[in-house]
Amino acid sequence: MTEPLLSVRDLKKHYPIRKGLFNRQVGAARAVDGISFDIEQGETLGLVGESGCGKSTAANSVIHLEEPTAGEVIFNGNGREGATRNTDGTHPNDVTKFDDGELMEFRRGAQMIFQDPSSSFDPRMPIGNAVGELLKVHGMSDRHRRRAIVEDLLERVGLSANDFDRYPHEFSGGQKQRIALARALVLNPDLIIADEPVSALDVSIQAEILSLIDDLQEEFGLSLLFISHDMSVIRQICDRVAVMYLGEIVEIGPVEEIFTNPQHPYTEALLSSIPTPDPRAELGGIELRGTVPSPTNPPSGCRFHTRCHKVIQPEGVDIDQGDWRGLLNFREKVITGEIDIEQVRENVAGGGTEPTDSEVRAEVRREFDISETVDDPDLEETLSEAMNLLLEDNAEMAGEFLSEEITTPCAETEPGTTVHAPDHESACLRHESRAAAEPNPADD
Ligand SMILES: Nc1ncnc2c1ncn2[C@@H]1O[C@H](COP(=O)(O)OP(=O)(O)OP(=O)(O)O)[C@@H](O)[C@H]1O
Repeated sequence: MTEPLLSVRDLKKHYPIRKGLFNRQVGAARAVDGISFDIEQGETLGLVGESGCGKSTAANSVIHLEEPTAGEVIFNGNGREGATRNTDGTHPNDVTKFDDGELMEFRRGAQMIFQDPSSSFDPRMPIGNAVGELLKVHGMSDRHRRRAIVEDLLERVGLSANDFDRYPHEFSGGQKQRIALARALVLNPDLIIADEPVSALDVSIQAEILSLIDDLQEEFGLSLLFISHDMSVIRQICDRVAVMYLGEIVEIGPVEEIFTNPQHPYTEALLSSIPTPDPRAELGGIELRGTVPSPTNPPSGCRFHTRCHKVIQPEGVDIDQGDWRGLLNFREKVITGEIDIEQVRENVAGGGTEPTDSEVRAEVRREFDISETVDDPDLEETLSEAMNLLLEDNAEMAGEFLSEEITTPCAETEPGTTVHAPDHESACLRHESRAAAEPNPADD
């Protein structure tokens, strides 16, 4: 069996948070927190997620622009054969263990392109020289040969050999991204990591660049790690996709499978945000509220539970899912002290007469999309009690009360991996509890 071109195993990048006079470490931002994936020869793997999920940190750690905190990045490109492990358990092709010479050699085989090509070109250097620079660094001293290679590449990326002596400011954003592609290809790499390569471009230009990347991949037999926050871009270019949330991969699988049969609620929410002309589209209307929480203090259990539309209800509770989400959002805001009941009162009054307590309660319910009555007497009582405490200006006690009375299994248990098909996995507790609930034929 041939080895994957790239195998990433349990990769972590934690940034230390330091404070005080002695700059002591008081915590860490777990930007990438144990991700694993393979990329086969000639394959494009997408890495998708909202801003702040850790995609760029993952890319930079794979290509060793950042020193990973832990994990392995095994690269079988550059003529390195799939090797067996050393006796000490390390892998001879593990980029994280490479010395400077090996890293330089690795960079011949793995190149990166970025979102904004403008910032990566020296405005005083003709673009031909910028593209050919790496050939020089890697020992090609013959200027004429370098020029011939670069002119050929400029044509292959849709520019002209005559563009060699022109300067970066003479090119549009799309053309600059073509030049960046030529530069990435100049050492004939096996792998390109593209970090949001089209998101700074006009939509019409995006399609051109995506199609160019697709053509070049075929022509050069490249593997690609393609990073984007945009699911529709991913669909156009990738074979498989890894969905990343708050430092972790929550689902991975073939693109068509992920689009037609998503298994993680976060994937569903990302798919739902793609504009579609079909109003019957099944996943329309899932609202992904708020932003990705900070990786310095990620939510317990499943990291997505604070925003998940399918967050699990405790045993014995079976209320409207919207109400359950609303109750959990309310609980969270009370605990973090973000509900200013005086402000709610003022909003309801709108400059008029002082509102009654029941008007204030109704406003809070509206704010959190909670029905007039929650369909579970115990929870309704809990909500009512918490509101009483808020109205009595006892927010702290309301928070303590709610944190004890309302819990979800998703906050308590970290989900393991569920395999849905040979190449399709996700990490959601719903699948685990379903599997546990299914009778085991061996028990019959
Ligand atoms: N040097 C750093 N020190 C501390 N935290 C960092 C550092 N770099 C990134 N982070 C944090 O790590 C998390 C992941 O950031 P990253 O840029 O990798 O996400 P992303 O998914 O690529 O988002 P974007 O598309 O906005 O770049 C963010 O919360 C970010 O604030």
